[in-house]
Amino acid sequence: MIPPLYWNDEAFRVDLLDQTLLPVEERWIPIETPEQMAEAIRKLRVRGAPAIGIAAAYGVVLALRRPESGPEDVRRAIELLRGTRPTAVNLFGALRRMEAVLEAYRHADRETLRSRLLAEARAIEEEDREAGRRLGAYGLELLKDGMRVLTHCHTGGVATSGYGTALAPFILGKERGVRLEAWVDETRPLLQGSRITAWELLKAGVPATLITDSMAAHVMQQGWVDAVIVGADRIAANGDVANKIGTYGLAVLARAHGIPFYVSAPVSTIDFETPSGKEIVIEERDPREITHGFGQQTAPEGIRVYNPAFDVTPAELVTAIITDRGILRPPYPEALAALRAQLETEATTPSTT
Ligand SMILES: CSC[C@@H](O)[C@@H](O)C(=O)COP(=O)(O)O
Repeated sequence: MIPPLYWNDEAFRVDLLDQTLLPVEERWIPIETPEQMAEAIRKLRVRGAPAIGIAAAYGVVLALRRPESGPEDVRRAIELLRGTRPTAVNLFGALRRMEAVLEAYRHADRETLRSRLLAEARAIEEEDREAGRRLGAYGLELLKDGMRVLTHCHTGGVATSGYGTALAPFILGKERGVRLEAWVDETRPLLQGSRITAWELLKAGVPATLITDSMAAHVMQQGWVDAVIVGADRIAANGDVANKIGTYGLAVLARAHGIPFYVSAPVSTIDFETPSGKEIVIEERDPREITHGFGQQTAPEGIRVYNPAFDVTPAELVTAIITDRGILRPPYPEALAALRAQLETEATTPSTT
């Protein structure tokens, strides 16, 4: 699996895969400042909920790249990165962890603060890598050999730190000899599906067929889809799911055709503090992503454009939520409350290892 970035210790910088150039070019760009990382997140050079959190964490570390920098530069970097994109909760969880390190070591010497921040960023990345492996394993409890599975957007290695979320069962299944076939939604307007999912599954040798978003209903109607699996940018405490625009429509179509609709996400994408999808902020993006998305103008000047990057799928349309801590089934408020209690207990129990 290709990750979205590498930490370059010698150069004290991030080498970032510019995902806006995929699939035509795999270009790694040097990121040396929080400002450059913030721009990369805003422009979707790095994207995908877990990858955004990991990238932001390393962006905070870069605040201490200059010899004259100090805690205030770290504080400014956290605030800058917090304002990049509003929907993916991983960004805010990662920044809270970096903020906690800053508070704990604000009065330590600069090198100690820098090394502790770097260690936390690395921990966030490694925890996500392990979560991806688990998501793959739990996903394969639901997605069986020979199934044809439709997926939306891109939820693989470069959107996370390794295995991915909704793509994890495809990737792990390939390693274990479980043959899953993918229907790949192109995912307008930025085409994460046709540009990145198709690229990643081809490289992994996973059988995949690209379709336009408007074809999803047809392939379901033909009986060619056995399951739908998608990722998430934020899961609310009642089980409502914010994910790439078009996900809600797939959930409605799946229900209408009696097809299971699965969400695959690490616990870092669950927002226990947000009661429901109604409270999730949906990012609205530049209209030119729609009117000039294929390198040419495809709509008349002056037309009004609405470009939400995400939508919210009500919990009642979700068959199961696959997490790295197990598979959650309805009723989700109770299942998520039990998971939260488990996580809080673990967090307060001293480690014996
Ligand atoms: C990587 S897992 C889930 C989501 O982040 C993914 O489905 C998605 O919506 C990505 O949106 P993007 O705007 O490309 O960051």
